[in-house]
Amino acid sequence: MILSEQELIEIRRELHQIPEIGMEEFETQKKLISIIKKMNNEWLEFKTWKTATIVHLRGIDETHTVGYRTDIDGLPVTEETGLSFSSKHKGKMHACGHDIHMTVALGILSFFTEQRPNVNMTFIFQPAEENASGGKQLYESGTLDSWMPDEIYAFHDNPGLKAGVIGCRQGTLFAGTCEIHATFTGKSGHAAFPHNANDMVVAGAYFVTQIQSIVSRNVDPIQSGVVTLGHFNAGTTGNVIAGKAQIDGTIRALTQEMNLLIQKRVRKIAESIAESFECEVDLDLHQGGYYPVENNSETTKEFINYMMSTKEVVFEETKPAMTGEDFGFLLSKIPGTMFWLGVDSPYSLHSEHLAPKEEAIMKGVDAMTGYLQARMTKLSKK
Ligand SMILES: CC(=O)N[C@@H](CCC[C@H](N)C(=O)O)C(=O)O
Repeated sequence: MILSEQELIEIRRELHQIPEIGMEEFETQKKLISIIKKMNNEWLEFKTWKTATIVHLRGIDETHTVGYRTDIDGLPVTEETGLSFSSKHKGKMHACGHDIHMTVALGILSFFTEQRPNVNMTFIFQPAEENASGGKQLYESGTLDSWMPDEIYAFHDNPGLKAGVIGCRQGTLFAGTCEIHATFTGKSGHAAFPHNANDMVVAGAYFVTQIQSIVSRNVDPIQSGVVTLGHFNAGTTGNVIAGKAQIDGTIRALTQEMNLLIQKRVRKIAESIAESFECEVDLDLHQGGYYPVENNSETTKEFINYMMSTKEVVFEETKPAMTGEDFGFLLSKIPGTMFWLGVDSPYSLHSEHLAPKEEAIMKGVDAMTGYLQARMTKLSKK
C-alpha cells in the first residue's frame, strides 16, 4: 500500500509519543518494522542491526543502488508543547523532529513498494544521530554489505523555513562537531581555609573564560567556529570548596581543519589551566562521525535542478548552518546530498516547545519521490 497523508500523520503522531534515546530505540524499531511488514514485499527485504533497520528494494535494473537515510532517536528533553499526542516517555521528546524524518522515509518507501524503482534502493533507519554516531557505527558494522548505496540522500527538518519548503546548497550544509568533556580534579575543603584546598570552581571558571578567546583570537575572521560549554557542574553548597568540576560542551566548524585547530586550542587551554592550578584534568574530545556535512557536487546539482524546475516544490538556497549531523560521516564515504525540509515553527530544534507543521510531511514525500524517480530513471540508462 502507498501510505496516504492521513495515514502518515497518524504514524507520525504514534512515533512522536514514543521517543527514545540513541541506541535504545527498541519500541521505535518495533513500530517501524510493524509498518514495513504491511507493505508489498515482492521486491522488499529488510534486516536489523541493533536498533537500526535497513530495507532493500530490488530495482528493475540492479546495477545501481540509491540510498535514503532517516534517523530515529529522540532527545532527553521534557516536552512542553501541550499537544494531544505528546511524548509518553517521561523526560524524552522528538525535539529534533526525527519523527517527521521517519514518517517521510516511510512515505517514500511505501511508494516504491508499489511502483518498482528503476534501480535498487536502500532505506536506512539509523539510530543515535544525536549522541553516538549511529550512522558511523552502522556503516562500520558491515551490515550494509551488498546493500551499500552508490549515492545517498537525507534531510533535516528546519523550523525556520515555511512548511514543505526544500532548502539546500552546494558544498558544506552543516558543521562538523566535536564534544568536549572536561573534568578538573583538585581538593575539596572548608570555605574558610582555601589555602588547604584546591578550588575547582575557580579552575573551571578560568577554563570557561579562556575558551572564549579561541573564536575571537584563533579562528580566521573570514571563516567561522563555535565553542559552547552548555554544562558546568561543581560543588554541593556555598561553604564547601569544590574538589571537582565537570564541564561539557561542543565545538562546531565548517571545515575539518578548523575543527581540529579548535580542538588543539581547547586541549592546550585545559592542560595550561591544570598546570597553573596544580590540579588534574581529564579531557575527552570526541568527534565520532560528526564530520562537516559536505554535499557532493553532481548529486546536489541534479537535486537542486529538479527542485527548482518542479512547480509544486518551493525551493530556497540556504546558508551553511552550525548544526551537526553524523550524516557527515556517511557523506565522507558515499556521495550524496543532505537538504532541509521546512516545518515552520517559532521554536528552534531541541526546544521543548517545537511542534513541526504536519503539512510538511506530504510535501516532503512528494518532492523526494519525484526526485528519486527522475534520478533513478537517469541512472538506469547509464
Ligand atoms: C541536527 C542537530 O541538532 N544535531 C546535533 C548533533 C549532535 C552532535 C554531537 N552530539 C555534539 O553535541 O557535538 C547538534 O547538536 O547539532
